[in-house]
Amino acid sequence: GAEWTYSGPTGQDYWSNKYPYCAGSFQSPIHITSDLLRFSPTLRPIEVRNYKLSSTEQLTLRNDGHSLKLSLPPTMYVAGLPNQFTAAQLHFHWGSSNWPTGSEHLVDSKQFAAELHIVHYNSDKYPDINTAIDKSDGLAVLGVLIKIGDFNPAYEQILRFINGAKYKNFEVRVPGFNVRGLLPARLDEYYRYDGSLTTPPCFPSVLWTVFRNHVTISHQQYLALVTSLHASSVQNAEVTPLNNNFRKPQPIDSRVVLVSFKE
Ligand SMILES: NS(=O)(=O)c1c(F)c(F)c(S(=O)(=O)CCO)c(N[C@H]2CCc3ccccc32)c1F
Ligand SMILES: [Zn+2]
Repeated sequence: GAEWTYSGPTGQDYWSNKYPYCAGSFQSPIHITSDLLRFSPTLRPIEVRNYKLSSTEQLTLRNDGHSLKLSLPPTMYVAGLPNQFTAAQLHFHWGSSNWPTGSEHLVDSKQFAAELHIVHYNSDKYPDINTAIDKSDGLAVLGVLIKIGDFNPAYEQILRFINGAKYKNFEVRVPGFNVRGLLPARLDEYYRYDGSLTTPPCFPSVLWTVFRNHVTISHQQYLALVTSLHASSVQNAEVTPLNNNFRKPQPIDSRVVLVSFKE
């Protein structure tokens, strides 16, 4: 649709001019602060199924001008949620080389270097993600906070191909790998709240799960993520780096954030 950006005249403060939900309620991301938290004993560990992909599986890594996104096969799903949620794609949000904080969710005033989102749709109720995308029980996104630290071999399975997606609409084939390796070790500790897509059209259709524990990527891996991509197509004369692609925290309104852990 009509292009939107993260800054400038079509930036996030103007999204609602074309996408009214962006000014609505239940928006994401949010600033997760301790005063909002409520322990919920019914929150079971997240169970990911078929996340270990064979290297013969071919995935598409694409720069859509807003993010770097990887297609995922519909054999991957999440169990243990109110319905079965089938994987559609994963993508990233990040900062820039001189502003190494680009996560969307903040936890107790801490903004992380980047954030991974794995987008799933409610396959019990809807035939595909494009049908599910604007339904209140349509989507479930797993969020992983990323810190700069030790090298991460799982993230390298994606980053080693990033130069094939340098310009908007460029895509490159990526062999399957163990997507579980992108997640933290503990899937039983997470924040849970009702929210939205963090990009236009901002539909309030997402059951958010943000894991309590972060993962790390190395400084070199982070630099690859924040310096390799252009938001513009190869024909475009002006050079526009694709970075700082994170939405600011949105009003929490009367929402609470459920947590699956005690202390
Ligand atoms: N942060 S987030 O999880 O809310 C989120 C994004 F931040 C984001 F960038 C995308 S996108 O498709 O890569 C680009 C804009 O749609 C999607 N894509 C979703 C929404 C539209 C769509 C259609 C098919 C598959 C995935 C998605 C998204 F759910
Ligand atoms: Zn996202």
